[in-house]
Amino acid sequence: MALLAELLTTPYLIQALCVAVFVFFISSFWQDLADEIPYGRVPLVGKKWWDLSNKKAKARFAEAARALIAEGFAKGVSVFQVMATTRPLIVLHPKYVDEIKSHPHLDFELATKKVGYTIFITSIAQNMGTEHQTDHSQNFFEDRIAGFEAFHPAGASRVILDTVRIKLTQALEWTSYNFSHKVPHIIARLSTLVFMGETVCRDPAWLDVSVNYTIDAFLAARALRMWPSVLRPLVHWFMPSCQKLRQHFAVARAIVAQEIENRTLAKEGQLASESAPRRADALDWLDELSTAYGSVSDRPREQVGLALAAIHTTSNLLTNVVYDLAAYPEYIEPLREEIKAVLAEDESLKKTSLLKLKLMDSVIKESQRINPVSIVSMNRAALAPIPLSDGTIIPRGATIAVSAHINEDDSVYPNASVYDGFRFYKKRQEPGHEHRHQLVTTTSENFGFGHGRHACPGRFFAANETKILLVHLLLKYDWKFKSVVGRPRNFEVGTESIADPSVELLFRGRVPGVDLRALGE
Ligand code: HEM
Repeated sequence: MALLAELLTTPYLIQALCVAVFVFFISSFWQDLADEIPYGRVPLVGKKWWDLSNKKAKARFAEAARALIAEGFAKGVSVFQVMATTRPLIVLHPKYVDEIKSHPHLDFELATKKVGYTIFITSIAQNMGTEHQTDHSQNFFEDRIAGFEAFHPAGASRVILDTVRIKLTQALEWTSYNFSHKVPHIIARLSTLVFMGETVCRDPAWLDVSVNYTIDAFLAARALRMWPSVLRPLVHWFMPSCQKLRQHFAVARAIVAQEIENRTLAKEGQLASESAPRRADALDWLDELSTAYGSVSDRPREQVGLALAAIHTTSNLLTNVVYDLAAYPEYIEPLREEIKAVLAEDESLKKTSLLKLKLMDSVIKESQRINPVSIVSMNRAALAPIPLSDGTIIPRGATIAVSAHINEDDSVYPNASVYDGFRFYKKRQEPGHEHRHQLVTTTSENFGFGHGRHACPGRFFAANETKILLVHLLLKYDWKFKSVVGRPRNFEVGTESIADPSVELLFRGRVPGVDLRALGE
């Protein structure tokens, strides 16, 4: 005590503290600067040697990443770097996919952290409570959210019907509709049915969080980037964008806590349970997972994490398919005929029925090939120097991604620039290729869902959800563009590719031509 009192009175303490804070600030600023320094031995594209700062190069990346990547490969190199949103990104040619797909020193989680400042904006794995447990999360998704069961019971059909009806028109006259704005709400509702059950999937407050958390998280990350990393732990408390995220979390916490409490009360017989027994959902599965692995997890975070991973990605895929079918309506009748044939054979829409919708599978995959969610995939951070087979070394700490321009390669996809809804359908007819060209199959030539160790575990679910909605849309509606001619170009920000949100479609109800009881009506 006496020593402490003496220390507190000495003038050197203040000086020492000032020096420590100064050194801390300088080293942190230095770290920020160092993070932005391009790697010495990797060709740099998009930054002129006389540019002192990275500002212009970053702006170019945000506006024209596709052109920048094409410029890199046009130089005849297979590995180069561009100045991406936050730091240099090493872009690899797709020929390296098999070398890196499951490399133990290439980390997915760290890559998302490095680009997203997820320390204040929770990342998928943090949310899922599965950080450093990728294999467990893969098992969780593959075993449990395999994609259909929770859609199956009558209750679920009701939700699907309500959702499609409420959100789209019932009018038989053409009605103008901005599909891309509405679709996240449709997907949020259906996904929540599988993630948290019937009650929460109807809760507008939860649906608002599910849809808007992702958008607000991206805005907050962008705003946070304006600050040096050392100040972020402080400034985020005062930034409106980060405050908004905390509000989302407060709402999420309250809703999830209430649902957990209701379930506990129902189990103890203190709450009148619903007439039909409740089906297990992701809330139950994640409970089991943490019991099995003895981990403590944060349910609201996990649920927000699921929404983050699932909703806008699936919405974007479905919107792309809807735009493609408006642009190439010749696929619509064959798709309807396929649905009718499968329903006639199966009498109702079963999980196995979805597997039989092979033309639909091919159409969705073709939409994803031409407009993947990102023009690069397999974002990873190198935990150690990674030597590639041709002698190139990925430096330790670097973030990398594989260019998805293979999707446009005529030698892999003949007439690659042409939308061919039958492309993968035909490939699947070739002996031995039945599974290789399925929507959910990832390969070194087709990695819209990533590939290898971190390939999207939610793809089975996303594929089934997209197919179920397309069955309803195709049977019950006609649609066309209101004023666009041809296929509206996707909107690209950096490497992200988003179906043009300004497109208006015209929808009108149609006579389905099948007995809708097959869909649970
Ligand atoms: C069309 C919809 C979707 C697309 C295009 C998509 C795409 C992707 C991609 C490209 C990755 C990174 C893969 C890699 O780097 O190798 C990924 C990872 C992931 N996705 Fe999806 N995704 C979709 C839907 C979903 C859904 C519905 C869920 C949840 C139910 C989900 C959960 C995840 C998770 C948890 C990861 C991280 C995997 C890991 O840490 O290893 N995704 N997704």
